[in-house]
Amino acid sequence: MKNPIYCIGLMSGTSLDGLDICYVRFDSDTSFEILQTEGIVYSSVMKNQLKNAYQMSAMQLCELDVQFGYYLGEQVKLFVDKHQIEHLDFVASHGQTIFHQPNKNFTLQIGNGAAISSKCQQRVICDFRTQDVILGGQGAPLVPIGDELLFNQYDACLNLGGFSNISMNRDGKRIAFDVCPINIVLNFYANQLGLDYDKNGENASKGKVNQRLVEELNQLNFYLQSYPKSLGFEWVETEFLTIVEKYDISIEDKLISCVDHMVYQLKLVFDNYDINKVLITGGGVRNEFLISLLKQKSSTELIIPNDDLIDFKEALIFAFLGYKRFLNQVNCLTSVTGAIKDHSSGIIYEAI
Ligand SMILES: Nc1ncnc2c1ncn2[C@@H]1O[C@H](COP(=O)(O)OP(=O)(O)OP(=O)(O)O)[C@@H](O)[C@H]1O
Ligand SMILES: CC(=O)N[C@H]1[C@@H]2OC[C@@H](O2)[C@@H](O)[C@@H]1O[C@H](C)C(=O)O
Repeated sequence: MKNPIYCIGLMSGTSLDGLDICYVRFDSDTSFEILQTEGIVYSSVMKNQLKNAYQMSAMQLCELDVQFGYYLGEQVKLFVDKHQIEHLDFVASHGQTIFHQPNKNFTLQIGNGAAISSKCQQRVICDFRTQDVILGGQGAPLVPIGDELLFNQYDACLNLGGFSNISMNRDGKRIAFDVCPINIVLNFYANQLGLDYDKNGENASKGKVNQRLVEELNQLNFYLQSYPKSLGFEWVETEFLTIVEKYDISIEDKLISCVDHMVYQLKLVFDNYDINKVLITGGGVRNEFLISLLKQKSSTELIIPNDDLIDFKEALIFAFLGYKRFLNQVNCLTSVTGAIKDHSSGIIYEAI
């Protein structure tokens, strides 16, 4: 095996706040060191294009796929130059999820790998989810194999991103699933107040919980299903927001009711799976109101790591998925996604 391996992980998450870049060295399957990180905030033009992509024509979407790929490649180039990176085996890119319907065997992440590679002149590994959904899996979450191998000192790992997902070991196997939406919904309502996001949950904290709304949200069919299961924007739009929008209440009341619902769902998972201690990462960790409510309502100990791990754990783990793909080793677990077998997923574009 060729170790150490140096790679860059790129994560463009569902919250659409920007691009997370993580340069990391893997010394083995279980040992890594983060060498550099950087968060690039998207311009409002870029954000709107990505946000509206699901409504574009096929031709417009193809164009955006390539343009976004060039953009990602350019960001890699700037990052490599800025940090004078000499060792780089590959770039692993998640891309931006536009559609995610695993039950119909499709999921789409744009940010064309060939375009990234041609722009930054590096080997690129991308498209990590498609093979899994074709093999009958959920195609998400994919970070759990990284949680298992790189963060096995924790009972469970919870990510509070656009959606929240959790992973843990059960009977010697890794299991994982998406829990509920978080920032994708909170940002939607913050946008209606003219904000990118509800900083520290300040607006939510001014609202009054609407119990009927919370109860209705808690009865959504997704919550009754057992794992493997994953969420996509389509579900938020057609199911979640449709319910919230039936209520003629203030934005602050919607925000706090959604937060109350999220805390309820997270606590339910902690209780159902007997989780005593959980590592939590993702931008939601910075939402003081959400975290204080979670601490108040649940006795599970929340372990909050350093800033690099809060913000870049997903980019790090996509680099790790790339590492496993590069070595032609399993990076998608059937115990997590429900695909017919464990497999090594991702498309490799060599630098030309
Ligand atoms: N101080 C803060 N207060 C409240 N929310 C915050 C704060 N800082 C960040 N956030 C939220 O975190 C979001 C970014 O989180 P993160 O980067 O984990 O999302 P993501 O990359 O889209 O995640 P995923 O891929 O898991 O969906 C922001 O859009 C915002 O909603
Ligand atoms: C389809 C898709 O992009 N899903 C994301 C999303 O954001 C969080 C949650 O929903 C998770 O399922 C997944 O991302 C993480 C990085 C994962 O695959 O593990």
